[in-house]
Amino acid sequence: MKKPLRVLIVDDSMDDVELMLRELRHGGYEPAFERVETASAMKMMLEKQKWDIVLADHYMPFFSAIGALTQLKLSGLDIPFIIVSGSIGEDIAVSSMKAGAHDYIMKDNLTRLVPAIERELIEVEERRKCKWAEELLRKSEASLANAQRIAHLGNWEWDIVKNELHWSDEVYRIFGFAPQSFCPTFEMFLNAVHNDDREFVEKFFHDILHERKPYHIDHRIVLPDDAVHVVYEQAEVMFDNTGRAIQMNGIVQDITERKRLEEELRLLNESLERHVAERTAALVKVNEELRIEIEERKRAEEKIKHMAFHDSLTSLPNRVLFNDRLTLSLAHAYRTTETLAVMFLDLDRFKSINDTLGHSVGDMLLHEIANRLKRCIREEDTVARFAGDEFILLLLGINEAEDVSSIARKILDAIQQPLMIRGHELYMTTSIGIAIYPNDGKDAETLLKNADTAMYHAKEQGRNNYQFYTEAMQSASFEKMIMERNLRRALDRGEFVVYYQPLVNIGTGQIVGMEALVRWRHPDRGLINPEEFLSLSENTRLIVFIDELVLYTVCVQCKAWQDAGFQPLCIAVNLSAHTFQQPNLVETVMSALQKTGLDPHFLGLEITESIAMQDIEATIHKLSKLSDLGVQIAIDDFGTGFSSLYYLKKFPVKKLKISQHFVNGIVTDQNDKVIVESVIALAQSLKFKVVAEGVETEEQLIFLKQRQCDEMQGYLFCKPLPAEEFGKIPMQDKQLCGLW
Ligand SMILES: Nc1nc2c(ncn2[C@@H]2O[C@H](COP(=O)(O)O[C@H]3[C@@H](O)[C@H](n4cnc5c(=O)[nH]c(N)nc54)O[C@@H]3COP(=O)(O)O)[C@@H](O)[C@H]2O)c(=O)[nH]1
Repeated sequence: MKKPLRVLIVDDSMDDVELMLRELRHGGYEPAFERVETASAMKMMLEKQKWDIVLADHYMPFFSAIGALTQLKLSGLDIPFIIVSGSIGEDIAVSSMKAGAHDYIMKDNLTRLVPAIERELIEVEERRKCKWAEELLRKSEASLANAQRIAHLGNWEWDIVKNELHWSDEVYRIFGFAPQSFCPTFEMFLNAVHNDDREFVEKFFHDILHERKPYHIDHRIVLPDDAVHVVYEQAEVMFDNTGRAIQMNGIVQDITERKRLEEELRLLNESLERHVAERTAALVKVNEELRIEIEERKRAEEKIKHMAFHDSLTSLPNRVLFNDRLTLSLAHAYRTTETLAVMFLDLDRFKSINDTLGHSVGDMLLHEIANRLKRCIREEDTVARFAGDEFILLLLGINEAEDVSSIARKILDAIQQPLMIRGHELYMTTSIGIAIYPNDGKDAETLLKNADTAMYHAKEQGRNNYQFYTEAMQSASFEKMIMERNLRRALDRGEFVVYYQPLVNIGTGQIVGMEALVRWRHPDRGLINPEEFLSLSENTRLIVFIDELVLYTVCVQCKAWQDAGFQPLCIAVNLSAHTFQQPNLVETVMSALQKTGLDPHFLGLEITESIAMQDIEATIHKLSKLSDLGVQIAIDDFGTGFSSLYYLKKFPVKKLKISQHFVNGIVTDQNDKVIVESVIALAQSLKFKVVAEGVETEEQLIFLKQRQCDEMQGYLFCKPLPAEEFGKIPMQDKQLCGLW
């Protein structure tokens, strides 16, 4: 089987070509050939197809072997080129070989042709393989360099024996130099290491060389432009048979950016952790604050709840809680037909302890008494502090009166035991009143009232004893005594309060003054009007204390309103007969004015016509003194008494107040109408201001307006109000809507 061979023959003689072909066939080849004899034809043939060999004559009329060789070089192809010539000198042959011809064969000795071709074919193949390998290597090096460039990673080799160091291009770049711009040395490398890192870098190199430790390290380098970068280095050492280090290979990677990002990340993490820690701490704090707040609120709520139902001094249940328990117990007793007892207990002469030893000793004493009382009763019973030195007890499941007596005796005995308070040895006694359900009352109010009555009786019996309530205690005189005691108690406890009712100018509708009216704010019964307690307080002369209390309260309030910027108004205080007759009345009034700093012109005093007419000379004398102070005097309930007009003129009076009994009937009762008209006319002629009391209807108002009555007072305009409510109404709003 012949070997195919593509032959480009550069020759002008076809005969010579035939000879060569014959030789080739003879040598085992099947040649496919083209013959050219010009440069352009050769160029075209080289471009047209691939050739295994070029055989060229040395000299032709239009071409030559040197020209063909040049043409082949220009094509860039590596094809064996053999000169086959009839006549070629030694020198030409040498110069042709130098120019690139691979061999030369004499035409007259073609036997060398086939061996030369075979040899050249082998060599060209070798050359091609070599070139291909070189190309591969070049590509691989290029891609490695590219990879190193991308990764900022270079490699180096250090021949320790020769102290020759080789850096890859990227190492140069990492150290801030142009690739391969100088031959690096280990010393140069160390020089580039940051001063502060050099010692440990050297130590690492020492360790890896002498202790065979694996070497990888981060350190800083300083670039020619003084920029500081961080590099990661990893290396390994090769040792010879004797254990001597001969070569070190390593990589160096610029990790500046990574380090920067790591640092940034670390700082971010740190800040995040700090933030989280702060937030957590803040949350913990808020939670803690919230927990404390909730606990405090709970405690406060419990305290408020406790305070609402307990006495702050003794921590015993107060009267509200007692009433509640009593009401529930009564309901239960009603269903079960059980008996229960209410004990009312008042310490004897406690006031004198307070007055002589002071309130703090009094308080400690009450505290101790409360403890003693608690020890005298059973778990299911209740002891409460009623007020001041009064205690109430609820005793359940009573079988017979003797049960209660025995507890009462126990209490009397317990209270009698001496007490040591602040170095004072005190001996106390108590008076106890007892009311039994259902005999002495079926509801809480009655039972309490009757136990109180019985207690009063115990006091009457000489104190330090107990009394059961009896029907006999219901007598009128006893009731009166109780009421009197209650009034005194109310005074002591400050249960009297002052309400204010405006006086209005009938012409303008403007408030021009006020009248002070006392009310009893009873702890159980609520607000009580004077009708219920006035006559008794007059009979017992307690009215004097009440009037003085009202007088002082009015001075304080009037001044406070003025200080708060309200329009200054005169406030009138009612004086009872007893109060008016007090020899020191003028001094009392002066003292109230002085103590409160109220201008006397803003204080009014009202006495009834009948009081004024009792001892006319004394009245004139006293009223003059009061009037001289600047106080405004008015005659109250005018028309109900028998005034002597002669004396009336002599009174230093500014106002007559027409009793509401007449005002009430002015549009319905002819007599009332005439009386009111007469009083108005009388006041006008005496140059007194005249005030109509108890005006409730518009008809009454119109009537009074037509008669030119100066002022009015009554529910039509405003009911008496407590100071806090009266103060809330702005003055301009106090003009009665629609009436003026
Ligand atoms: N010594 C003292 N006496 C006082 C004192 N406070 C009041 N009193 C006298 O008690 C009597 C009853 O007074 P009160 O229940 O306060 O009634 C007064 C007004 O509330 C009531 N009034 C006012 N307007 C009307 C109305 O339109 N209709 C209506 N039915 N009643 C009305 O009138 C009473 C006014 O009393 P007065 O002007 O004093 O006459 C009474 O006699 C009071 O004086 C006090 O502190 N000390």
